[in-house]
Amino acid sequence: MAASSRQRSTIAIIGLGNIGGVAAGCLRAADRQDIIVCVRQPIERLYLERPEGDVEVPLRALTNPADAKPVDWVLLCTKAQQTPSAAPWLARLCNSSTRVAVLQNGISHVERVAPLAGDAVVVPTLVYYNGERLGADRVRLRHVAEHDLVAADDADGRAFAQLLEGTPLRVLLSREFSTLAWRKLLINTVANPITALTLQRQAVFRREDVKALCIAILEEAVAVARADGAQLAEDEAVKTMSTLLTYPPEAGTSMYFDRLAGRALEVEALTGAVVAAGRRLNVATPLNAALLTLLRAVSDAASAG
Ligand SMILES: NC(=O)C1=CN([C@@H]2O[C@H](COP(=O)(O)OP(=O)(O)OC[C@H]3O[C@@H](n4cnc5c(N)ncnc54)[C@H](OP(=O)(O)O)[C@@H]3O)[C@@H](O)[C@H]2O)C=CC1
Ligand SMILES: CC(C)(CO)C(=O)C(=O)O
Repeated sequence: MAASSRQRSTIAIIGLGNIGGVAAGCLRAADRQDIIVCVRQPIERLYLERPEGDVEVPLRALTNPADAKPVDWVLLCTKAQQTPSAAPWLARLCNSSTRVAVLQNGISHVERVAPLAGDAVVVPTLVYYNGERLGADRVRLRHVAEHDLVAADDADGRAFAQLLEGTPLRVLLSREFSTLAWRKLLINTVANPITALTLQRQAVFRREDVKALCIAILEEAVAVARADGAQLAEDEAVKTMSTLLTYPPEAGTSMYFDRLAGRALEVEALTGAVVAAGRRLNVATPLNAALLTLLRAVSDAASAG
């Protein structure tokens, strides 16, 4: 084996959906590390549509955790509620030198993943790019913000940013990670439930009545976030709505795609997290609780069907 190929670090991507598909395509196209994808259906090639130019990349896929060996990095790209099902992968891929970057929405990345990652270090990240799996072997990247991912400005977060150098995915490093995690959750508190429940893409946020409802939902979530220590602006709800309105109207959301496909929804890590934190911190969240009931009903019916 050539010296240069021995020095390449190894990355395993668990879950090749909207987010994992884009990450795998971007990293594989940059070709700076050895990449494997941990999937449930075999796949040999992936087409990535992206503003920087479309690429087609070969993939090395594993479908059986027993075939996996420890790697330098794991990118965990499942939905939050699917995390326990990734445990057999994590058990094989992690040792004390492994870092597990969690590319999931929500605010409790470390609590969710650390119990399954053994001695590995869990690196929480916030995902801002919009991914859309267009077919079994095709995925599309949309940049919707100045940065595509956020990591904490510490040694592990900086190592994560280095991993993505040479790809079109831009990583913001922040010393205010927990505030930014709440800011991202605020967007998901409206974007995901409203698109999933109305079965409409983000164009739905251009309606005045929907905007007004979203502001009211956000006011509750902002109060919870502040009680949890997030440093937010006086007019954070309005600002969040303005940010959401800069996203392309034709973009969907991860929950919208799940509803469309009749899959279980990522309810508990998003609206569920707001309602649970509100209960813990004594902040009333009646609108979010109403959304939670509806989302659970939709999700449970999908799981049962
Ligand atoms: N989509 C987006 O634009 C954004 C999504 N996010 C967040 O990113 C995270 C990932 O979302 P997204 O990519 O949309 O989700 P997807 O549902 O598109 O992808 C999840 C993938 O994980 C796979 N998977 C689940 N369990 C396992 C397992 N045990 N072993 C192997 N593969 C598994 C699924 O496989 P299978 O196909 O076989 O079910 C699926 O392909 C979520 O937390 C979401 O909220 C954040 C920002 C934007
Ligand atoms: C911000 C948004 C809506 C971008 O796709 C997202 O996080 C999601 O789809 O889950």
